[in-house]
Formats: sequence, structure tokens, C-alpha cells
Amino acid sequence: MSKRKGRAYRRRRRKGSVSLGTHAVETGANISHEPDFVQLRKWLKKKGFNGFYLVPANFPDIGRGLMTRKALEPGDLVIALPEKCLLTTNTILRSYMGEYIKRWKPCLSPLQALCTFLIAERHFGSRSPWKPYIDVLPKTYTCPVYLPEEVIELFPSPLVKRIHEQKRMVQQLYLASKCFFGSLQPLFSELVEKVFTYDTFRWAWCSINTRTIYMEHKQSEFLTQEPNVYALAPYLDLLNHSPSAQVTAAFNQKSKHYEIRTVTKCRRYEQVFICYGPHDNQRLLLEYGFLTNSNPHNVVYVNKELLCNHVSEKDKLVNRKMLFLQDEGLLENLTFGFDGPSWRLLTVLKIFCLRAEEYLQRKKVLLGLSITADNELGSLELAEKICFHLINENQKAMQNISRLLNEIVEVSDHLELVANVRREELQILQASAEVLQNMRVTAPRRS
Ligand SMILES: C[S@@+](CC[C@H](N)C(=O)[O-])C[C@H]1O[C@@H](n2cnc3c(N)ncnc32)[C@H](O)[C@@H]1O
Repeated sequence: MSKRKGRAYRRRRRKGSVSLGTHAVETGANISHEPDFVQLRKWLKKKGFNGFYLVPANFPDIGRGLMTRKALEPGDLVIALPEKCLLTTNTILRSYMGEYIKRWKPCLSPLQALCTFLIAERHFGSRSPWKPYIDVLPKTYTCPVYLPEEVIELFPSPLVKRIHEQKRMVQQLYLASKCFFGSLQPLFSELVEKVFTYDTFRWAWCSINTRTIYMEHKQSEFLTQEPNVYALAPYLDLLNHSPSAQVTAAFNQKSKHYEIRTVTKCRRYEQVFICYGPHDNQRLLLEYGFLTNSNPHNVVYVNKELLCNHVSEKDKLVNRKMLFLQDEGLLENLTFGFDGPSWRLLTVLKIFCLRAEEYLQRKKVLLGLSITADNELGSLELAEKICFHLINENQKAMQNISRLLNEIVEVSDHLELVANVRREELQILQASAEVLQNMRVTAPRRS
């Protein structure tokens, strides 16, 4: 710690933030001396891990992550975690829980097995060999399954739909696991109903969903054949996401370590990031409970209901157009981005703007051919109408969020999350509105 208060540290503090790719990176406060991390490091060391130039630190805005104490060059190994440290379904099948899982019919899914094991180990506390790892796991999450309904309703409607689907899926997974939990009663002195509550299941599900690394395993005859690609990777799972981070990550069969190498430079005392994938904010929020500002992959979704509300009621072909677009698989993933409406969205709008006598030419639209100047212009105007509708809706939601922020203090973190989603979407919609205006001005004139 004393080293961090030296001249170099003060110079860094004065500088405030430095930049790694497009991600503004701020220097963090080293927390490796905290008792939980001291225990974790001892435990990892015993299992053969010794990559401690990466230290846990708290960073402004982002929270806990890993900071490098040495400069990293392209190709450098960032972290190499021995197989022994990984928690996978193989670990579970080899454990005391293995015989229960092997006996159970119908088989559990890999995800159910991991959730069950994590809940049991957390419950065992100091009797669990995984205690040093479990102690540093977050106690709660900002993932949508944790959000109260009054907060969920403030998200954009395509996201609300997906949050509800996800919540239902987690609840069903919990209900489907309850009989298996019952079979574990001999392992517990408490009633299993008290150990495996929906609350503990939700915590385990979020721990796995937000923290596992992708690692393929051989399918087990004792588990369902759903993809078995999860591995909990202590310490390595402290790495945060940046859309601009460039790393390679894979399990090295020779060294039997899970290895991450950087493709770019990273300066000493900077946070080291990995990229969880080219995810938009909706996906980041659903899977990981956070979003990044100025995410280059971010988009605003337009759902079918919104589309229906904007197409002409007088158009007698509207239902046929809907069916045609549905058959072509074009009614999903319609988006606005920083560069305007997506090709899919514009194509769909062009189909809706076809006059009855032009409808026979619908396939040409899919090929990107222009039908008439009227059709081009009509679709741009429709896109603008939808875009302005979304801007309006966004502004109303922001007003509601501000009102609630004043009224309900307990959910202010959650409300901040919604406000952030809305702010990011507004930027995209405003950029799209500008692009559309330019496109309309330069489009061929109507006949
Ligand atoms: C694999 S963990 C990374 C370590 C985590 N920050 C921790 O303290 O344990 C993934 C979680 O970290 C957080 N996270 C990762 N990248 C982030 C970012 N760029 N901004 C904010 N939170 C982030 C999210 O809560 C996410 O679910």
C-alpha cells in the first residue's frame, strides 16, 4: 500500500484517467490486502496459481476489477489459471454430490448441477473447500432477475419483454430443480426448503451467468445433452468487460491452464479488461446486469407492436405484408444504430410502403432494388416517425425515472441503471434522426 502513496502514484492520481482503446480507464484502489482476498490468494497458491501481478482493485464507476502491476506487451500472458482451480460439472460429478446427480432421473442440466452445487457450498460455509472463492462472490446482483417490477416497466418495451422471459425461465428452472433438492436432504441438517430457496437459486444462477468462462467439456451421460460449456474461474472472473479490449482466451491442453493473452499494450497500474463479446447494451444488461457508455455495438430495438402501430390502417395488404415479412424472418432484430436505421428495418418499411400495384415487386425490395422514389421517401419518413416516437417515449420515461428517484430511495441504484439505458438509447435515436433527415434531403424527389 505504502508504495501507492509515492510520487508516481500522486502523479497518476493528478492525471485522473488514462485511456486504453476506447475505454476510459481510471486508476483503481488496490484491495488485495482485504482478508477475503488474502485467503483467496493463499488458496489459489496451494492449487498452483501464481499470477499475482494482477491485483484486485476498486475502480471509479466500474467497481471491482483487476489492475496490472506490470506493463503488458502484445502477446503477454495476462493470467494462466490451473485446471485444479476451475469449478466445472466434472468437479461436481466427482464430489459428494456426484452420486446424487448420477442417480437422478430425468437428468439435471449442467446449469442446474452448477447452481445446486454453488448453493450447497455457500450453505456449508467454513466446511466448504470452495469457501475462499465463495466469500469473494458478490452477495447480490444488478441483473434483471433482481429488479422490482416497477423498475422493469421503465425499460424500453423490447427489453421489458426479454426481461420477463428471462425471469420466467429462471423461475421455471428453480421449480424444475425442486424435487432434486429434496433428494439431497441426507446431506443437510436443515430442511432443504430453507437451503434451496428461490433467493439462493437466483443468486447462484446470476453467479454462473455473469462469471463463467466458455469451456467445452465432453458431454456426460449423467447430465442432459444441453451445451456443457461453463467453468467458474476464481480470480480470473474478476476481469471486467470493455468492448475495445482485445485478448485471446482458451484452455491450453498442454499446460492444463486456462490462459488469457493480451493483443494490445496495457500500462502499469491500469485496469485489465477482457471483451465478453460484441454485445449491445440490452444483451449486457440481460446477461451481466450492467451496460457500457458509448458502446459501439449498442442499438435501439423496434418491436413488431410498434411497427404495427405505425403502418397505415388503410392499407388492405397490411396483414399479407406482415405474413410475408414473418416468413422471410425479417420481423426480428429491427434496429436503429448510431449510423441510422439498419438495412433490415429500412427494408421492412419499404415493404410496408409498397402500393397495392407494386406489391408483386416485394422480392426486389429484399434484393435491395429501388422500386420508386415514392417508396424510398415514404420508408424514410416512416422511419423518422418511428424514431421520433421512440425519442418521445424515451423522454417521458426519463421524466418518470426522475420523479421516482425523488420518491423511492431504496431502488435508486436500479433506477440509475434504467436511466443509463435510456440515456444511451437517446443518443442513438438522436444520431439516427439526423442521419434520416440527411437521407431524406438527398433522396430522389417524388414523381
Ligand atoms: C466476471 S464479473 C467481473 C468482476 C466483477 N466486477 C466483480 O467485482 O466480481 C462480471 C460482472 O462485473 C461487472 N462488470 C464487468 N464489466 C463491467 C463494466 N465495464 N462496467 C460495469 N460493470 C462491469 C458486472 O456486474 C458483471 O456482471
